[in-house]
Amino acid sequence: MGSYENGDSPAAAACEGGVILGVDGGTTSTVCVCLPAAMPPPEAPGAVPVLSRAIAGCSNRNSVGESAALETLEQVMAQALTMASTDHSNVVAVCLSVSGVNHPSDQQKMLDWIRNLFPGDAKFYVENDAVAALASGTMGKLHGCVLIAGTGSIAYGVTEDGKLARAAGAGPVLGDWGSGYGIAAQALTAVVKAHDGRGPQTNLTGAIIRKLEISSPDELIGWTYADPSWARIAALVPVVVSAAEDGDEVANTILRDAVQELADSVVAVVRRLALCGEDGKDQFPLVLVGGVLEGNKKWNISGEVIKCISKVFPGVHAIRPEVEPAIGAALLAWSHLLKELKLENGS
Ligand SMILES: Nc1ncnc2c1ncn2[C@@H]1O[C@H](COP(=O)(O)OP(=O)(O)OP(=O)(O)O)[C@@H](O)[C@H]1O
Repeated sequence: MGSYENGDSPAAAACEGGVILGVDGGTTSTVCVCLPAAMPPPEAPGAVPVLSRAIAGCSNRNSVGESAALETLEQVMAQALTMASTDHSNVVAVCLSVSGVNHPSDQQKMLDWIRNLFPGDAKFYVENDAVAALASGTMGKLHGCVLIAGTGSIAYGVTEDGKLARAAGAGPVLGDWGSGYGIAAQALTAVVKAHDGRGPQTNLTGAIIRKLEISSPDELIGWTYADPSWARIAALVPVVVSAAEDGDEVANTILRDAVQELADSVVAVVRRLALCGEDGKDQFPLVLVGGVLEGNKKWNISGEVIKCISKVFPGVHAIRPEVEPAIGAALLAWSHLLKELKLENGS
């Protein structure tokens, strides 16, 4: 390998014309990617020229508090810039897509904060993390609906002229029954009801007892209260899927109800935003994200959700993203930037 003078390296050449940062801030981790601003429109996932990718811990302000969340965001962006052999002065746009940013006042606070981190006239965009998930399926185009079903669930939609709508996503107490937590909580409830005689017998009893290495449903009370974290409960979904695949009617009913809940969330958002046109037949992208929507041997939750939605809106076009949400965020910043430049140039 040859050596390079300062500013002559391939990395420096790639950063000429400035760079864009895309940040996906979540409860489990925070990812920042750096892309060159001067890139052709990436038509295919493999065509996105990622200069660097940095990863850090939680940046959800509701989980770790505001100052820890901001510190994590600052560090992960600095690390991505160092890895791309560039610095803050070369950044032309940043999109922060962060969970826990739900209100315009959250957005404004973050915008004020980030403006002070970067010198010059870089552009900043702050979004909820569902927006980056949508953009990761549409390659940066902000139009359509995203359905996220992991530990929690949410349907989030955006129109080309910037109208937003969401359904679900308010947490298990407020009825996200299509989420991983919702499905697992229903399964645990069915086991307890079968045990005390309030509900039908189910193979979920044996399957969950084996999975949790306990000896009777009575021990579920201790297990649940020992640590009621949502993700720990939600981790039981594959057990419910297996029981349903083996023909258990209680498990099948839980999954069918979850499918209906998820489909209802999407239908509500699509209807409120008229994403499918006046006659309800226009095509619209539906980006599907999250562990619950992974394919399974026989019980394909995402396939069933799409079937339900297409009965109402036949134009639904399901997309499984091939790039990660942080790239979605960066592509979003890139398309916003392009639009603003076009407006400035009057074209
Ligand atoms: N094959 C599978 N089929 C159905 N569900 C699954 C499968 N594998 C994992 N899950 C479930 O997916 C959920 C986790 O998904 P994911 O990792 O996307 O969520 P998360 O990032 O923890 O949550 P959130 O997106 O709400 O922050 C859990 O409920 C888990 O049980």
